[in-house]
Amino acid sequence: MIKVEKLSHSFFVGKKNNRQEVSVLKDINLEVKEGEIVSIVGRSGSGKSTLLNLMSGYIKPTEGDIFIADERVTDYKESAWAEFRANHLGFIFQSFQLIPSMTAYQNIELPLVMKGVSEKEREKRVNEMLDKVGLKAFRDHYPSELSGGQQQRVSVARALIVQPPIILADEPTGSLDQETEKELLDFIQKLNKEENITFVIITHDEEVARIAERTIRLEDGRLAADREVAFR
Ligand SMILES: Nc1ncnc2c1ncn2[C@@H]1O[C@H](COP(=O)(O)OP(=O)(O)OP(=O)(O)O)[C@@H](O)[C@H]1O
Repeated sequence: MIKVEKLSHSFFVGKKNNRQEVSVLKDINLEVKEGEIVSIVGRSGSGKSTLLNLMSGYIKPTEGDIFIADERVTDYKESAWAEFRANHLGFIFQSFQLIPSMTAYQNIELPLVMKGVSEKEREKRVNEMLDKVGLKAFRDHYPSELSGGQQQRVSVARALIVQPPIILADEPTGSLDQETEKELLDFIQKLNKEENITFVIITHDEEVARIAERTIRLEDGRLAADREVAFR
């Protein structure tokens, strides 16, 4: 589903006449198979977010190749990435990234508006989705009128509304209490089992790593371990 080959990435920092290359990812090779839940772990600064940003096309690799759903996306221009993301990828973030001036309904609807889906179809799909994530009664609430767990459910619903085969998540449970975290993890497992959605999840959290079939560990920009978790 996702294949990363000999991927390296450097950032250039400092002023023009004193530019320094900071090598952040070094020769990463990995594969995420369809229907897997893979967690990416590693210390702060080990390159986890950079890897996810490369897989999402927000930054371009210095070296190496990325294939997603059998497409070589490495050299995609921004417009091609935008279309590719809209069709293949859903995103969940620690900070939810909801639009504060939009209701739960409108936040979930937004990706469909961007895809040009008709209003009638949007209404049907958003209402089904609100039901699925248990937020029917909160459809007209603004993010500030929702709890952290409810906001994260809106963000999950927004990620799912375009039915992406892959969801990329950056510390999705980072802002949640234990109980809400468990709810989200159960939901992720349900989506994975019932809808075969592939998940790549950056986490510091042992509980998240526990639901993953595989854990990829980065150390100082290198792949330090890629192991299957026997229990699940
Ligand atoms: N835009 C950038 N310009 C320069 N350096 C960057 C940039 N983005 C990230 N870095 C550096 O790359 C390294 C890896 O950062 P990254 O955010 O990928 O780590 P991380 O493992 O996700 O960390 P955390 O767990 O703290 O989020 C860090 O040393 C960081 O300072």
